[in-house]
Amino acid sequence: MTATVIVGMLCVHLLCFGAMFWLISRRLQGDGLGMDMFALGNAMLGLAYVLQLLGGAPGWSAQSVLNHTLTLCTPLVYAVGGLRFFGRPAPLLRPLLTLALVYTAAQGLAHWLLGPVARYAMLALGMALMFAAMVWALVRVMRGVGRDLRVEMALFALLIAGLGVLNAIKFVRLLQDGLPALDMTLRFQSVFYIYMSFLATVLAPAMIWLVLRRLTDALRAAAEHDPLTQLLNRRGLLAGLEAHFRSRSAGPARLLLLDIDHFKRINDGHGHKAGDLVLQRAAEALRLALRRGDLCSRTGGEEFVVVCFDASDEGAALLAERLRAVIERHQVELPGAKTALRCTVTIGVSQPFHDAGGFDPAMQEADAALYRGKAAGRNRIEWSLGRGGATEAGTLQPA
Ligand SMILES: Nc1nc2c(ncn2[C@@H]2O[C@H](COP(=O)(O)OP(=O)(O)OP(=O)(O)O)[C@@H](O)[C@H]2O)c(=O)[nH]1
Repeated sequence: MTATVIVGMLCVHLLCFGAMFWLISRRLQGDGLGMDMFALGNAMLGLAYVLQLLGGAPGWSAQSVLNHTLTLCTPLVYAVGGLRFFGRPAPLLRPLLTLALVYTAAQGLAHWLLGPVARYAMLALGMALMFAAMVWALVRVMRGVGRDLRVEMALFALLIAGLGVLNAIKFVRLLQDGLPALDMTLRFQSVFYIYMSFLATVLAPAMIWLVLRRLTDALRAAAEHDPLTQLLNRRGLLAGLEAHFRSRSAGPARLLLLDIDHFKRINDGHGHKAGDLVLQRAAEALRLALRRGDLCSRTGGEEFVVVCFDASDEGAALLAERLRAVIERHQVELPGAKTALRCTVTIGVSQPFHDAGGFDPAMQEADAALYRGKAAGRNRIEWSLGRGGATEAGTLQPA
């Protein structure tokens, strides 16, 4: 009786959370982070348990065959959902139909050749193997695409491993005791379904938590990046600066303000789209030319801000010259145009600063230096006053 009530509650639980997953997947764009698959998996498992409740005593019947096929196919659907959650495209229909047909045929064969117990034992063994494969996949995910969700993946692996062990025990009990092992009044059956119910209670909110984490991470990334170049925006730059200065051993930072020369002419001569392309290519070139750990951002229009950490005067001068030269050498191929576009930048360099509060004054210093660089002819590096003089294109003059 207890096990039957638990199975009933389990059905309600699976179907309600299935409906919630489906609603969530409808609100999400793209493949809905795999939530539609989790909805389908829950619906299939819920239906399988409804069939079990309606089916009565264990034995051969169309309901029971469908129940077993649905149950065995569910881990596959969840696995496809998991892959889609991590952005891996995974087909569903063909593998699912193949598995369903093959397993239905296998049930007929097992029943016909080995008797009714074989069909139930086959399901228990099949489920144990499926769950073992899921645990193995989750461990791989923890080391790869799901590194940021290591704790959650470990919890999932542990819970699913428990289900695998219970199915393996069920398999052994079926071989030993035959169909009486499935008697719902047995203690093992109660434990089995209480564990299933516990899983359905824990895993469903955990799934919603994973989706929430993914969405909030994506929101934060969008709020801190420039959509055109994918570089940091001002907010992202400030967050990076604060993170750097939180470390006790943080060294001083220096700010380089880069402005593309005569950018308006590019827009006017080749169109706004060409201007956008130039900005994107310049961003790529800057990103590749920077040291790991330095920050690069587009703070507006054709202006980029680079923050380098722990740079001596000499190091900052070398970096500024490298960035200037990289842009000067860079060629941007425009679709349909015979000749590639080239551009140059003028760079204003600030004095070193030692905390995030130094950002605004550094910006003003670099801006004033940049202004002088523009007035002096462009394509050059200008230091904040008190540091050094202007650097003509291609020459170095550290402070
Ligand atoms: N394509 C494109 N153009 C932009 C974007 N943001 C700003 N601009 C344009 O960038 C141009 C900036 O022009 P100005 O401020 O006169 O500067 P400039 O022509 O580069 O001249 P100097 O800086 O003095 O060398 C303007 O025409 C803006 O419309 C953008 O996201 N995409």
